[in-house]
Amino acid sequence: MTQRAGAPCLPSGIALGDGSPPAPSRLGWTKGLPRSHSPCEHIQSIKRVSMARKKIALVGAGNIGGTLAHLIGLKELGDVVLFDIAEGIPQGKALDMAEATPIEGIDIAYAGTNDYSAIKDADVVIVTAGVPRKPGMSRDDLIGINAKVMSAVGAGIKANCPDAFVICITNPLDAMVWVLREASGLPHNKVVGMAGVLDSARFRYFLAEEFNVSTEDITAFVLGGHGDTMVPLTRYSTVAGIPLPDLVAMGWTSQEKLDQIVQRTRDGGAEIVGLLKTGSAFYAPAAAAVQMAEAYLKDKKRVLPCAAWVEGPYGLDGIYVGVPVILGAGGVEKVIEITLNDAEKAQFDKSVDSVRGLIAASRELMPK
Ligand SMILES: NC(=O)c1ccc[n+]([C@@H]2O[C@H](COP(=O)([O-])OP(=O)(O)OC[C@H]3O[C@@H](n4cnc5c(N)ncnc54)[C@H](O)[C@@H]3O)[C@@H](O)[C@H]2O)c1
Ligand SMILES: O=C(O)C[C@H](O)C(=O)O
Repeated sequence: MTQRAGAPCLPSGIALGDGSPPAPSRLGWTKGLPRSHSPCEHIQSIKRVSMARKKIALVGAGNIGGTLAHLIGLKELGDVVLFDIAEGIPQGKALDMAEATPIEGIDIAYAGTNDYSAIKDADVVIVTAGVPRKPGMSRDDLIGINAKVMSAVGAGIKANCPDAFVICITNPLDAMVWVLREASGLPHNKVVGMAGVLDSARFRYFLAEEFNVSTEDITAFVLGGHGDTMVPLTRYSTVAGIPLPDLVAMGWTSQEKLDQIVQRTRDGGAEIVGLLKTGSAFYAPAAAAVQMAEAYLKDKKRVLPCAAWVEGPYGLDGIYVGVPVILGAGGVEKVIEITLNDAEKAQFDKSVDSVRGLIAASRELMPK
């Protein structure tokens, strides 16, 4: 179906009636063409495409993809291309958001597409393509569908933007990052998974509620795989620098209450799925991925928990799992190895084993 925004556009590569070739643009369409020559079969675009701005491709234009596009726009991080296999959805969301730009005073371009060529030369790709879970399902139940989706998305990235920084969100997270990296062939430091920032934010929020203090003053750490075995680390989580075990000793909370908060953090995704019934969380996941993208685009050197490739640290011989890393213009610039006590190490190892099993299962599902 042909859909168009205010500015005339044409998918790049299609010649004009007068025979002159269209000027290519980074978002995959051409500007300045008369309406009658502008079929825009795949791509919904708006005017003011810029070579100076960063290009951010969102593969998957569902709940998280749409929220990502909105947040990225509000922060003016770059021009946004929404890609999805569902026809009309990325185009419609892109046009809707483009129409909000005059109100918000935002100078970025939005495009929606069903054509991988539109993600060409993207600086950042955030992947949410696939299916979310429903009540009663575990994230691991999504592996059969989502591993195949990640294989296709990885091929699309390889063909169109092999220099991009790629953030995977699709579940089961750690294994899907692995599939995406394998299928795209990108360097390991340029492919990461978003989970730790979200899990830590949930932990921080629950702690702020318990202590009745600002979320800003709480730091929290969640390591391991993004599943039921994730490891919220109380020793490394603080209120204004005071570790949680000290706060228990100070009588701010009880060990029992802290244990409940840790468990609620582990169950944070399922709690939202149980409430929504038809899908999973999307506001906080999108905010978390935007924080990671911003760290890369602005070379912020943020220290964030991410599903990163770990080879050496923690005694691991090459696996994607949640660990603290430094994120900057080099992608994952360093994996930070923190000291774990015996109990924490046992939990982390259990989580790593669970991820290993999912990666082995994913390997079988990838096209040979
Ligand atoms: N890592 C995390 O912390 C975290 C948090 C929340 C959700 N998730 C996961 O993120 C994924 C997306 O969640 P959502 O709420 O946005 O789901 P959604 O159903 O709203 O959106 C997914 C989109 O992917 C599209 N899609 C399916 N197959 C595709 C393909 N081959 N190529 C391109 N697009 C394709 C669908 O058409 C849909 O629009 C799910 O797997 C969910 O479990 C992960
Ligand atoms: O729980 C889910 O299925 C989605 C996501 O992993 C989350 O933690 O919100």
